[in-house]
Amino acid sequence: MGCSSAPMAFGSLAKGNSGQRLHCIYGLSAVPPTAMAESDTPIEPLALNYLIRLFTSQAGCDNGNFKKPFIAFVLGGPGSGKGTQCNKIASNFGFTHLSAGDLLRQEISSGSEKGESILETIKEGRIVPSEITVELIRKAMKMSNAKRVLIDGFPRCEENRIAFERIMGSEPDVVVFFDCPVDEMIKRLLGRNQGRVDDNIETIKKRLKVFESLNIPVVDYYSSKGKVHKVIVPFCFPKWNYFFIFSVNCLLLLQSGPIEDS
Ligand SMILES: Nc1ncnc2c1ncn2[C@@H]1O[C@H](COP(=O)(O)OP(=O)(O)OP(=O)(O)O)[C@@H](O)[C@H]1O
Ligand SMILES: O=c1ccn([C@@H]2O[C@H](COP(=O)(O)O)[C@@H](O)[C@H]2O)c(=O)[nH]1
Repeated sequence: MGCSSAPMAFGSLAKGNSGQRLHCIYGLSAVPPTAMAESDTPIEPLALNYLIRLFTSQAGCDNGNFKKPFIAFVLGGPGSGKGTQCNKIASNFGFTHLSAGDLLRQEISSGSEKGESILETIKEGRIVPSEITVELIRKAMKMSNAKRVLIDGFPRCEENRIAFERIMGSEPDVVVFFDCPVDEMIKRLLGRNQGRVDDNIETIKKRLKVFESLNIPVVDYYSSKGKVHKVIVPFCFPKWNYFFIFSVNCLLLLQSGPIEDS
């Protein structure tokens, strides 16, 4: 099976560990790396964009009359690549990317009183109180007036989830979950080199514990509702990145409607 087998990218409905319904985005995962010939040509982003527009125009969407924004929660452990992939999706496919962590770091940089306690919480790898984070997300969504939003790194716990759904009055349309081995996450975080106060081994260990104990239950909750689309990382070959982006975008755009020409 070659790389240009687009239908494989749509994935299938599979059973998760605890019997939840999981959509496996990475349909090509069934193909062993050796089965991919070196001569296979990666699909370029522009071609993907074209294909995705074609698919969405045939997907029986609502012709752009959106009543509420399309919301995708993007979850995964620290360093699993959420931010990196969200940036690509946002810049290539017309999504607004809201990183909860970035919003909190902006609040710290603003020098506000709240910023001081947020900084202490982040240094400890703990979770900032829901009312602070949900309010930052609510404001950012309102300001962007976006029709499709990727909310990256939120909700971090069930309490976050419940607060968001109560305050915003809506659930996410989909949840994308980056499933990455712990060793790989640690390696990436230690190599990130962006001067983050939490990219040190002590805080990373705490963040991983919080991820396992508090973030995974959120993934399980949405899995039980059939909303989770799991992306398996890391890729074996750099060029497979195209298929991740392709898969995620097909999925999100199929469910969110065609991009409007502005
Ligand atoms: N597919 C990849 N292969 C190798 N390195 C990657 C890949 N994706 C991201 N990285 C690198 O790993 C580091 C962490 O990535 P990123 O910041 O996107 O993760 P994240 O899930 O958003 O992390 P956090 O939750 O801590 O903000 C970055 O230095 C990034 O460049
Ligand atoms: O919803 C959120 C998001 C983040 N935090 C805190 O920020 C850090 C860093 O977040 P990243 O998403 O990795 O950038 C995280 O460890 C938490 O301490 C949060 O509390 N709530």
